[in-house]
Amino acid sequence: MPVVVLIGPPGSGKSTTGELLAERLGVAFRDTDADVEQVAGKPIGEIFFDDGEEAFRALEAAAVGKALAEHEGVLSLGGGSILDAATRELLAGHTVVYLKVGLDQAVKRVGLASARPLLVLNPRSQLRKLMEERRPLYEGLAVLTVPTDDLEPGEVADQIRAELKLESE
Ligand SMILES: Nc1ncnc2c1ncn2[C@@H]1O[C@H](COP(=O)(O)OP(=O)(O)O)[C@@H](O)[C@H]1O
Ligand SMILES: O=C(O)C1=C[C@@H](OP(=O)(O)O)[C@@H](O)[C@H](O)C1
Ligand SMILES: [Mg+2]
Repeated sequence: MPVVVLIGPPGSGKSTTGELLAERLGVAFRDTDADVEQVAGKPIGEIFFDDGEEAFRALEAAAVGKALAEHEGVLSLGGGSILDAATRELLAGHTVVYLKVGLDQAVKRVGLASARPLLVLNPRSQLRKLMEERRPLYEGLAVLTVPTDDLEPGEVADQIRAELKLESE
């Protein structure tokens, strides 16, 4: 079972913070977006473009199920993976940490990162909509919520370690 599972909207820092946290804990890091890309043999942008969002979500649900079953380190999910009801059920009993981010910060951060197909057009209004829709789901799943707006990724990782009393391996 993963030590920690990170959830939250795009730009909350799941991938960046997750990798740092894993490094500090001395455990492996895994990101379900990377797993999906590996299974599909192409980047997420191409999966959305060629096959559509529904196909991406099916690959994502399978990747999350597999990673929850076999990964022992830090696991970062794609921001939309919690839209799937079966995935939410699987997450019960896991140490789920919600990285919270405000709209302004999220817009800034995704603007710096590589393209996310859902946010190519009007990133601000897309992000606002998906954050509003998903907030109750993120909140309902989390055993710990970390507001990240005023923290560097390393500080977020340290806060998770401290709050969950995680020891390095
Ligand atoms: N706490 C933070 N403070 C500032 N920038 C951050 C923070 N967390 C992540 N970032 C930056 O925001 C962008 C998106 O981060 P990423 O880890 O890919 O988020 P997610 O996986 O949640 O979508 C990256 O450029 C990353 O360096
Ligand atoms: O929120 C979403 O629906 C998505 C978030 C992305 O991952 P990040 O949350 O790591 O950006 C990626 O899975 C895909 O572009 C869809
Ligand atoms: Mg990510």
